[in-house]
Amino acid sequence: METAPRTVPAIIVAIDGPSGTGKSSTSKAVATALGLRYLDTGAQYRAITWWMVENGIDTADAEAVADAAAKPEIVSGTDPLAPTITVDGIDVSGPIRTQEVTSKVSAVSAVPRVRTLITELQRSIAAGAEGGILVEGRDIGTTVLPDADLKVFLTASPEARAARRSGELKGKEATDLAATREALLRRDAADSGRKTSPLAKAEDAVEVDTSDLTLQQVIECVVTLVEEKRALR
Ligand SMILES: Nc1ncnc2c1ncn2[C@@H]1O[C@H](COP(=O)(O)OP(=O)(O)O)[C@@H](O)[C@H]1O
Ligand SMILES: Nc1ccn([C@H]2C[C@H](O)[C@@H](COP(=O)(O)OP(=O)(O)O)O2)c(=O)n1
Repeated sequence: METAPRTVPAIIVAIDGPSGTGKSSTSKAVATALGLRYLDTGAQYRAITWWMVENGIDTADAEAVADAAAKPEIVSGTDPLAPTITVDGIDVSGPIRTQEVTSKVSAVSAVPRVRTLITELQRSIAAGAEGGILVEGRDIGTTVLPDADLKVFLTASPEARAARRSGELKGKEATDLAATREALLRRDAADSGRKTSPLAKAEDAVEVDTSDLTLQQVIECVVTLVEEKRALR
């Protein structure tokens, strides 16, 4: 009698944490190394924020944001070597990184209707990722994918995070370290303090403090955690 080939179910990995802890860099490298798809959920919240700004919606007006939230069509490409993000067919990977969008994204992403719509989108992308997926954000382990096979929560000191972010902005926009640190802490407070699905560590997440680790060390740590989970399946 022939036995059916053993199929290993797709692994789902959630990586959460505040800004500058290394989520995107780590997630892309880990997903590439392990053949997983990759979803940057922060880019989706940035994309809807970009659309609100483009269309003259007052991002401080939660009702106006909620009323318009279903209008833009956000599409995320999940190849970790070349992730993409479009709004109504327009490539917004550059425009979603401006300081204007960064300063408004916390207000837009605190609107419950926005979170419901984007969470649905994230779940459908994860469900369609046949070979498994690594999803990074703020509420993936707690709300979007509470049954993820592995949850990682990255942290780092505000000093380390501000230095990393400042290094990135050099030559583009303001590079003042103290201002970067303040903006980052303000966004942390808004993201952690909102009512709907705030930035939080899931109880069963593995916490990794990246302050004194190189990016390579963080990648190796997460690859090992995923491989350990896979070995148990
Ligand atoms: N462990 C680390 N040590 C030094 N720099 C890092 C480390 N992790 C990430 N970086 C750098 O910090 C910046 C922010 O990293 P990123 O992955 O975008 O963080 P996040 O997605 O959590 O905001 C990037 O320039 C990245 O190269
Ligand atoms: N799952 C998520 C991901 C991001 N957000 C919101 C809150 C964050 O400040 C913004 C931008 O996220 P993003 O990951 O791009 O931010 P950084 O690259 O870490 O600076 O989106 C969220 O509310 N929920």
